[in-house]
Amino acid sequence: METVQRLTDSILSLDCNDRRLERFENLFPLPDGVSYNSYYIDDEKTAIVDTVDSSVTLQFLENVKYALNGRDLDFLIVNHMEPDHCANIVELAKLYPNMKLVGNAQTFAFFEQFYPSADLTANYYPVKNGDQLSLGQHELNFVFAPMVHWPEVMFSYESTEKILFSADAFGTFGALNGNLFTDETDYENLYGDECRRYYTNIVGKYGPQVKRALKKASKLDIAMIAPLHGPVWRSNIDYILDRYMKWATYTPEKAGVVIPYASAYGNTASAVDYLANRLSEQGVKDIRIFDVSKTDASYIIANIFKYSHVVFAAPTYNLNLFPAMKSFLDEMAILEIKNRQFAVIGNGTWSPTSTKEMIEFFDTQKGWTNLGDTITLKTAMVDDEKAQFDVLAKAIADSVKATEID
Ligand SMILES: Cc1cc2nc3c(=O)[nH]c(=O)nc-3n(C[C@H](O)[C@H](O)[C@H](O)COP(=O)(O)O)c2cc1C
Repeated sequence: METVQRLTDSILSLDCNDRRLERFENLFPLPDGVSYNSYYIDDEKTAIVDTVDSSVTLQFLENVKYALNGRDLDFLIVNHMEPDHCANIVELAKLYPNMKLVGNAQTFAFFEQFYPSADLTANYYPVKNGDQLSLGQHELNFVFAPMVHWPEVMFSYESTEKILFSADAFGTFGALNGNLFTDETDYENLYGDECRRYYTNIVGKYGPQVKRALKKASKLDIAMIAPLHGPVWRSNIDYILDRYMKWATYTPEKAGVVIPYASAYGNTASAVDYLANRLSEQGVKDIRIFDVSKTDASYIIANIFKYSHVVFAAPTYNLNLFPAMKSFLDEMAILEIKNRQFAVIGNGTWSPTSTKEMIEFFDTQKGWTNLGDTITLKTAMVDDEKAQFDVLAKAIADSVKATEID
């Protein structure tokens, strides 16, 4: 059955939901599924903006057939060549051989790399940054947004109805639940955290490039943002633009403390809970503790983007940092997070090295300020070590309270 919804009188959403996929990009857990969005513009000329993942091809083609209602397809706009969006280009070309494939030079290069056996060169309709394409009433303006989050990405701004087709920007994990627009949903509870986890782990590394794209978007009169995943923004646009600016500049949303820790036998874990209790006594309200061996890194990273302070705690393992913490730090480093205050707690039973290794890691990171004396446990925390933890808790709490969040 078609699952088409109406954005405006002449623009339809061809969205398809996938609630079966375990991991997005084979990396990030999807407890609430994901939607692959595509949009149809019905005008003198017909156009579809992006296709969808191969997992939902049948649903997509049914939606396309319903939306076109017997008409031919004149243009397929390819804002993004990642396979969860471009996987049905060849399918559409088989059904609508006259369609023009609208993209930039990089788009076509990637198309030929992903689909070497398909020759659509005759369909190519190359555009440059700033080019326009008239469909009749609707006029598409192409705004290049390289590295948001791939090199070929472009936004398509439809100037008549003021809709920004924003590729992967402003999207979120989480399938649609019938509500097409964000203002039809309990957005903050349903998508708020997942939108952050999606941005921070997929786009998070490219803060400077996102800032450049936001600057271009700020010059547009935007009434609606139609992303490639999740619900469509038709109100509260400033809210999502502000969130993106915060994340792009690695500005904490809240003064609070995230404590990623590792622990083989519970001693480091117990010390972390002792510290968190002292932080709470010092008036710190937002404290989030994660076991890096248990919680997927993408959730912890999203919380580090959200909060201002981070305490890393981990034991030594065969004269190295505990492997799960090492992998977590390596994954976090890829995103080049900065503007955070941190502290380190190590542990070791005969020759502890974890404290030193975490400090050496942060010596390689820009924009991380070490808050207090590092602590190295010798297996189980003992009463004599309480004073060190109390001093550290006070230093962190004072810094949290002094943190200005606008
Ligand atoms: C397989 C293994 C190897 C370890 N290697 C070291 C080591 O090289 N140096 C050291 O000081 N402690 C070593 N430890 C002890 C841990 O660093 C730590 O003190 C112990 O796991 C207690 O902390 P936990 O209860 O938080 O895991 C090792 C522990 C395990 C399980």
